[in-house]
Amino acid sequence: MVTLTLDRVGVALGRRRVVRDISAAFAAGTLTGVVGPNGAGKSTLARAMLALVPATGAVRIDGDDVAALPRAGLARRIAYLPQGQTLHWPLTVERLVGLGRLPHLAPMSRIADGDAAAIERAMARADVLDLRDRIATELSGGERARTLFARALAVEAPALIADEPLASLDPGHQIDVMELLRAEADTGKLVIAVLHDLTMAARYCDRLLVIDRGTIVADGTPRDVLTPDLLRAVYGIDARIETGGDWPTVTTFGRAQPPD
Ligand SMILES: Nc1ncnc2c1ncn2[C@@H]1O[C@H](COP(=O)(O)OP(=O)(O)OP(=O)(O)O)[C@@H](O)[C@H]1O
Repeated sequence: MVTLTLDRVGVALGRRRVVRDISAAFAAGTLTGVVGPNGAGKSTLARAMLALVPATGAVRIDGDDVAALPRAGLARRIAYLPQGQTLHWPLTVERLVGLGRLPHLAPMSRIADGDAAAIERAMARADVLDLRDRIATELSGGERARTLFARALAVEAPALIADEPLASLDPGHQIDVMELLRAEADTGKLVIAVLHDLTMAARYCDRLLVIDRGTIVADGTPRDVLTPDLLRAVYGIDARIETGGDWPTVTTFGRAQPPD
């Protein structure tokens, strides 16, 4: 069973310390939502988990330092859906999703039957089978987001880090993607998703990690973590959290008023 551990991870970008001294452990079979305000350091933390930015401290997958692993080897172990990726090449959706199999291929080798099956599975799960022959650069924002999600699924890695996978998606496809992330975790994968929709995060995640100014300010189940006080302190908003239903729901009223 895959594990991911962060040991005092810090990241400086330019002169700014964007991630500060973060330690946490993530287990197989769990869906963790990483939430927090714009600029808090969520994406940078996700990138540090994939050794995509120089970091202090250590990130380990199954005990192996991610910074020391060969790139393809790490890519087979952690699939990554980056935030707001732009597409440059006019590939078909099927070819683009197929890029998710690259970490599995030897140099100059061709896609094998097993890879083709993984690509079909990923396209079906991300609901892009109908788009397979479309040119990816000509898709709508939501279609493109689902295609890129399919590419990450096609890796079939034991861990998945998705950075704002709901961006650009309509409400139905948001639910589809959250159900997929949940299903990935339920089949034993380690899943981490950077999310902004707190009710979606509360509904589907086992655990929420709240990041503010580069540090963890809360870590626990959605019911434990989401409180009006926390939302006021972290987001500067007044909100009500209903906890009577199957999952907590967050209603935002407006910007928090400063105390008299
Ligand atoms: N290359 C860079 N050089 C300097 N600062 C950077 C660089 N990239 C990002 N930052 C800063 O680091 C901070 C954290 O950025 P990051 O993208 O990790 O935040 P985030 O929590 O994912 O935000 P959002 O919710 O807006 O996506 C921000 O203040 C951002 O401006």
